[in-house]
Amino acid sequence: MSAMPPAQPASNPFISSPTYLMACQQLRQVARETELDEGVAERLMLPKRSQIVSIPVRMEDGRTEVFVGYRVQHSLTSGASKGGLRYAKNVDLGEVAALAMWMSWKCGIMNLPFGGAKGGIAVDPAELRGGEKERLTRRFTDEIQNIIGPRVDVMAPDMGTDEQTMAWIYDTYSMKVGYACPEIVTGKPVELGGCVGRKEATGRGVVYCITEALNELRINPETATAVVQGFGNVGSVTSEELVKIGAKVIAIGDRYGAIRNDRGINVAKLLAYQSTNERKTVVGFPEAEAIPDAELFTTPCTVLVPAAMERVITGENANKLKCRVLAEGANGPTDPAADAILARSDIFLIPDVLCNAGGVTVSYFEWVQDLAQFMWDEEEVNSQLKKQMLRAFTRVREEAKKRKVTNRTAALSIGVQKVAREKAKRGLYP
Ligand SMILES: NC(=O)C1=CN([C@@H]2O[C@H](COP(=O)(O)OP(=O)(O)OC[C@H]3O[C@@H](n4cnc5c(N)ncnc54)[C@H](OP(=O)(O)O)[C@@H]3O)[C@@H](O)[C@H]2O)C=CC1
Ligand SMILES: O=C(O)CCC(=O)C(=O)O
Repeated sequence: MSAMPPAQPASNPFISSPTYLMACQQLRQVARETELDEGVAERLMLPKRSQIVSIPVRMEDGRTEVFVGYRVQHSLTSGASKGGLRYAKNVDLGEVAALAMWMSWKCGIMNLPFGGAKGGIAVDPAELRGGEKERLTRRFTDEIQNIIGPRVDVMAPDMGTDEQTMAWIYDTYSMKVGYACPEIVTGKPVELGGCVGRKEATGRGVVYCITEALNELRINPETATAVVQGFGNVGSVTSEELVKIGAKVIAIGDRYGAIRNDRGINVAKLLAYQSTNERKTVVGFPEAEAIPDAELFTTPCTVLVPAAMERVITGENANKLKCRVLAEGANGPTDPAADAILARSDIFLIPDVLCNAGGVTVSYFEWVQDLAQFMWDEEEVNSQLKKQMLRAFTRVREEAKKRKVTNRTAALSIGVQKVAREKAKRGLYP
């Protein structure tokens, strides 16, 4: 598959991002296969609106540093737009646009009344000191205040952000409007109207999908081994949940390196080790050996879970994977060249827009609870999450079998078609 940009590339400000091109390429393929109206497909390549802001921040040493922040709302057709906020050194407009587009398909697959959005600030959060992260977050919230709102666009955590970041956004927004408005963000601390189980929801959803895939392949989870890239929110919870179903996590990596223990890594001990060392890394864990980063993806295992960044499985390494199930905890970890290789292999792919959809699903539960001012207990949250994930998984598998397409094509088709159907019903203005 060659890279296929959307029409009118000259006026497209997202086009320099390979991640955006990848999202467009996926959409083109699905549009062709589902005979989607050309005009609708072109519109869906371009987000509805995007805002770029400069964020001056007073640093701990007294200097003022100016950061660049983005919020991209891909679609508001199905309701408020929804999606995480990412703090990462190299994040740019095109990457955020791609992530926003994927959020639209994800919300479509999960049948949530949201469109897709994403935000980002180009900053390495590990380099922020003292109150810098709080000041950055509050100023960003101020700067995008005109395009967010509980019925307009609702943020949540993503890479480099967490519950505390959401608490600052909630507080900053509430001060502006003059009343407590917890429904402005999801993934907040439970004490501030957050939902029990939201922090764990993405990883739990990943493991519900893995369990279904193993079941279909007739593999007993207790005989399964797993390799996980990323040990942040998604990677660590996925690892813990894998252990709960009886699987053995044999290798884990983060940005500093990777570790391996074929007898199984003690995930609880690794979490304790990670929280106490200065760089908050898995590297140096005494009960595992260091391995080169690239070896993570070539380690023989039952389940491979990329849970860090985009485009790490490519045309270069896809044919070296030695897993039976590839469960995409991260957004966009597999590029189209790798997809073409995987489609010819016997690897069972659980595509990102399905696999990591547990997070936005419980974010939806949180938003509903905040609007209704009636909170659910954890049992209710987890049983609803499981029900929704299994329903979506089954639907994707049925579509894949019926149309003899890959799980990625099936999942994307379901998401894209839902948005397109709603667009068609609402009609074109004027
Ligand atoms: N949080 C959520 O609810 C959801 C997240 N996702 C997706 O999951 C992925 C991970 O997000 P999340 O867990 O929230 O983010 P976190 O910031 O909590 O964790 C990110 C992890 O990725 C690691 N990482 C960063 N850079 C590299 C690198 N160059 N090589 C290897 N590992 C690296 C980080 O390592 P280190 O700590 O050393 O920096 C960290 O372990 C992202 O793609 C995100 O979009 C998808 C759905 C929902
Ligand atoms: O919980 C949310 O609203 C969005 C989570 C997210 O950013 C994602 O699914 O990629």
